[in-house]
Amino acid sequence: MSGDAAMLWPRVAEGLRRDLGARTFDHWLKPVRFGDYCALSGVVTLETQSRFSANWINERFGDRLELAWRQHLPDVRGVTVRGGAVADARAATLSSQPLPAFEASPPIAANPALLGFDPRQSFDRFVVARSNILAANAARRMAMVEVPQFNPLYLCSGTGQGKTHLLQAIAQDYAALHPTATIILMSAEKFMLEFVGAMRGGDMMAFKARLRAADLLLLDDLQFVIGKNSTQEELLHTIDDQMTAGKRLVVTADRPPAMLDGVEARLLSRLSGGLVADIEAPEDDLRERIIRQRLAAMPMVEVPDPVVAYLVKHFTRNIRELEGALNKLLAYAALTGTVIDLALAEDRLAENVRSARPRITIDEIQRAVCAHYRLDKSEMASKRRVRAIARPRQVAMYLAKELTPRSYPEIGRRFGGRDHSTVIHAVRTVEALRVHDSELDAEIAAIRRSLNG
Ligand SMILES: Nc1ncnc2c1ncn2[C@@H]1O[C@H](COP(=O)(O)OP(=O)(O)OP(=O)(O)O)[C@@H](O)[C@H]1O
Repeated sequence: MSGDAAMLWPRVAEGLRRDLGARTFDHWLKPVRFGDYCALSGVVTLETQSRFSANWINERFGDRLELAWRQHLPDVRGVTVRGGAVADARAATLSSQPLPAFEASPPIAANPALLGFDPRQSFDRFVVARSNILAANAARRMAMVEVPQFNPLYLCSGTGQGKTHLLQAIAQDYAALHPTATIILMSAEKFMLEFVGAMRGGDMMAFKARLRAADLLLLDDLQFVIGKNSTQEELLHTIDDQMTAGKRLVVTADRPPAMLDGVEARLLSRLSGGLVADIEAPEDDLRERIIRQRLAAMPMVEVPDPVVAYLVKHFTRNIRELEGALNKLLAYAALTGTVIDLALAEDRLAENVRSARPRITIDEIQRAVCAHYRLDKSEMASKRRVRAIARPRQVAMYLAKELTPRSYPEIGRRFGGRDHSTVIHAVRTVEALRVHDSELDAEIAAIRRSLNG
C-alpha cells in the first residue's frame, strides 16, 4: 500500500505545484520526498531536509497537502512532514525512488496573483452561521465574475471575528478567476505609512499609480487611519477613482461607518454607499463548528467532547481567542506527550479563560448600581452628598476598581470629574464596611451577579 502511495506522490505534487504556483512550490515543496503511508491510520508521511522547513510546511501547507492527497487517495486522514535527522537517515534509502513527474514534464503556468495570500484563509475554511452569513455571502459575491450589485463592501465586527479571513478569501477566489488581475490587500495603516512615505519622498505619482492599478482593492482595519486628515483625503480620492473605474473595493473596520470618529461627510457617504455587512458575536454553534473543523484537519489528535464544550463555553468573544486556546492546548499536549482531557484544559487554560471573560465597563457598573438602589444614573456624576446617593456612588467606584482595569484617575473622571483621592477613599471605605456590614456585602454580591449576567 505504501508503494502505491509512493507512486501517487508525483501526481499529488504536480497538482500542488499548479495550485500554489511554481515559485512557492519550488521553494518549499520541491525538496519534499515521499516517506511512508500507513493504511491503518490513513497518515501519509513526507520528508524534507530540515526540521525548520518541515514545521513551516506542516503549518502553512498542511491542509493543502492533505486535500491534494485525498483527491488521489480518498482514505488519507492526515499528512505529516518530517525533517532533519530522521529524514536525513532515510534519504539514502529513498533516493532510488523516481523523481516526481513534474520535474520531467513542461512547467505548468503558475498563478502569480495567488502568491502572498494565506491558503488557510479561504472561503472553504470559513464557517458560516447566522452571525456572519450576510458578510460571508456578500464577500463571495465580491469575488465572483459578475459585477457586484454593491460596491464598496464594508465589513465590520469586533476584533478576531473573521474580517481579514474574508478579505483573504475574496482575494484568493478573485485571483483564481482572474489570474492576471492586480489585487492589493493592505492594512489601512500600511496605506497611511506608504502615503506619508510617498509624500516625504516626493513619489506620490508612483504611490497613486500602484493603487490605481488594482482591479480589486482590499483595505483592512480602517479605524486606524480615520481622523488623520491628509490620509483621509487621499483615501477619499483612492475610493473615488476605484469606483469611477468600476473596480471592486472592500474595506473592513471594527465599527460601522457612522461610528468612525472624525470621518468626514464625503468619505462617510462613500463608505456607506455600497453594502455595510456586520459580523455579530459568534454563537455557540459557530464556535463549536470552528473547533471541530480545526480538529478534523488533525485526525491523529484526540480531543474529547467535554474539552470542546469547555472551549465553546469559555471563549465566547472572538474566534482568535478560541483558536489561541485550542492551539495552546494542542501544543502542550504534543510537546509533553500528555493526553488531552478536561482536567488538562482547565489547568492549562485558566489564565486564558480569565482574560477572555467579557469586559465590564464603568457605564455598566453605574447602571447596575443605580438599578439596584433605584437611582437615576445622573446621580453617579452629581455633587449630591446625601447618604442614600453617596454610598451607592462609592459602591460603584469600588466595583469599577474591582472589575475593570481602569486607574483611579480614570474612574474619578467617569464620576463627574472627581479627584483620584476621592475614588481611593471610596474604595477603602467600601472595603472596610464590607467586613462588618453583611447587608452591604450581600448587596454588592447581588450587583456583581447582575453584572456577570
Ligand atoms: N467563521 C470563521 N470560520 C473559520 N475561521 C474563522 C472564522 N472567523 C474567524 N476565523 C479565524 O479567526 C482568526 C481571527 O480572524 P481574523 O483575523 O479574520 O479577524 P478580524 O476580524 O480581521 O480581526 P481584527 O479586527 O483584529 O483584524 C483567524 O485565524 C480566522 O481564520
